Amino acid sequence: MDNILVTNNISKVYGEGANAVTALHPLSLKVRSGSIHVILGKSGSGKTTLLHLLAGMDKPSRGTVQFRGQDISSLSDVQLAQLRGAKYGFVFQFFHLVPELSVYDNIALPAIFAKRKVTPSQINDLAASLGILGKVRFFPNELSGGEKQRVAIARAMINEPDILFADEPTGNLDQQNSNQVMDLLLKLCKRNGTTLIMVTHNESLVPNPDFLYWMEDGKLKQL
Ligand SMILES: Nc1ncnc2c1ncn2[C@@H]1O[C@H](COP(=O)(O)OP(=O)(O)OP(=O)(O)O)[C@@H](O)[C@H]1O
Repeated sequence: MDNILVTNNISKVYGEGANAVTALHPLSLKVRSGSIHVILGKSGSGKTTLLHLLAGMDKPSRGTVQFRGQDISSLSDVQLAQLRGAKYGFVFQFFHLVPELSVYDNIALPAIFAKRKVTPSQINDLAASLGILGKVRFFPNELSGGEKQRVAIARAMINEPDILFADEPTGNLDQQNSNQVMDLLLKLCKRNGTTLIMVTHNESLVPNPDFLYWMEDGKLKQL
């Protein structure tokens, strides 16, 4: 199995001198293509910092992150943005849907940005697999929180990303919706062979990942 993402001793220190905060201690990680990774940890343990470094949204203070063997720090900002747009998908706690666009158009948006052709049947199939086919003509303010997150997941998957990064994807949902959204997220990633890297503080809804980790004080431990 090939490793899609490899980190070599990445660390992150915010601030300087007496104000320096070590958010992530040196960490080397290999992420196998198509595998499911869940990182648990309390608030402030460094989960979001790690996710941002892995996804190229922030730079490590030291160390390197390689995507398919390429050090992403060697990419220009434009190349990095292209990589994120074409190969990565993102799901966050707050859904970040565009209120003026229908569900259908929200899902289609990343494909338009990436200049990628998508057909109505691709969008409808994805919506159907997430149980929101009946809502594609609705607008975000007409949806429940659980439905909004399903739209956000469909939007993240429309470009068939190699890796889906999820930061507290159920943080804004009740228990029942959390369970459903988590279930759908995992099924979709497994079905499509998408690598999933998810961070959450909610231990009660951890599904059955290939790799489970505990983050504490900027240190990652595999469970
Ligand atoms: N931009 C920043 N500047 C300074 N310190 C930061 C910054 N971002 C995060 N930190 C600090 O780094 C540590 C890790 O934060 P991080 O957001 O990665 O944790 P987290 O586990 O994701 O927490 P939460 O679940 O509350 O989002 C914390 O002590 C935080 O205060």
